[in-house]
Amino acid sequence: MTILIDQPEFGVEAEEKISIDENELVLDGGFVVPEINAFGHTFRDYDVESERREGVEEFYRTNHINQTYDFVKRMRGEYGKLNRVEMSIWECCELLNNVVDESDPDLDEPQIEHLLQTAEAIRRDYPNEDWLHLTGLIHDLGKVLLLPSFGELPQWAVVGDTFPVGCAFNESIVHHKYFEENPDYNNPTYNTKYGVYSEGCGLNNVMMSWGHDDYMYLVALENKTTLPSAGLFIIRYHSFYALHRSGAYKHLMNDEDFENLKWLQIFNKYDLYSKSKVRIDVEKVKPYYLSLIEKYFPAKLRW
Ligand SMILES: O[C@H]1[C@H](O)[C@@H](O)[C@H](O)[C@@H](O)[C@H]1O
Ligand SMILES: [Fe+2]
Ligand SMILES: [Fe+2]
Repeated sequence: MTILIDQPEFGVEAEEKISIDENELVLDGGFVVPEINAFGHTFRDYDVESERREGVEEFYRTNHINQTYDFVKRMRGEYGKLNRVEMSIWECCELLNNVVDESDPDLDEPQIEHLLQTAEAIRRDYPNEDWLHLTGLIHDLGKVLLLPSFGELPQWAVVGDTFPVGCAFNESIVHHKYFEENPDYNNPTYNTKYGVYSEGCGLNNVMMSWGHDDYMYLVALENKTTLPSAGLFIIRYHSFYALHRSGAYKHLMNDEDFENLKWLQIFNKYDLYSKSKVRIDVEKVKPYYLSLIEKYFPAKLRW
């Protein structure tokens, strides 16, 4: 296998420079992980003094206090009905032009930039995995929950890292101390290692804190996407850093979860480190993504 990729500058036509062996399924590519983010700090540093630190910490305080087992159950029931909006995947991408994520120390650009930066970076390194390009494009679409026609949920119920509810909050979760004010923290049904779950029960049976990940997972699933299970897994758990970065909660995983986790870890590199100030030319890449949307989704989806 040979992969030759020039510096992965976004917006440059790198595809033509790639030569690959078609038989090789998984290519680990030329993506160079940058050492610093757009603000001059290391990525995901929640303690360093920066223009975003205070807002991000306040975000996690509210998030950790309010994400309870009962809250998640209510939201899943409510949003699982998918009776709010009817639109295509691309229409949803365009809506994200108006969304900025307050939980993110590494990015203050409109979200559509992040979607395209992620998808295009993956496309360079994994040219044959078109499902993974599309997963990159859509993984954060659930952030439309912030908009009025989707109920205008507060940021703490939409963005940020996610974690299981119904069992103990792992110490590796960002700003863990704020869970002390979460009512579940002192509830013996929910505050043990297994809580309401059992060994190897499968993440599919675990309730995750409510936000853009679980919502988009429900949207994709209920609208009968033909994306592979790894794509759905990435969508539902991409913010679950306690799992894919810190290795916590593995006792709840089943065999399929372990298989899919490998793809999630590949995906995460692009999701996190492609965040930058370099813009993608939307009109230029649009036809390619429209063709993928047509392949894996119905023309209109229920949201
Ligand atoms: O702040 C970010 C952002 O909200 C992302 O969309 C999410 O996937 C990350 O986990 C989180 O750290
Ligand atoms: Fe996300
Ligand atoms: Fe993302």
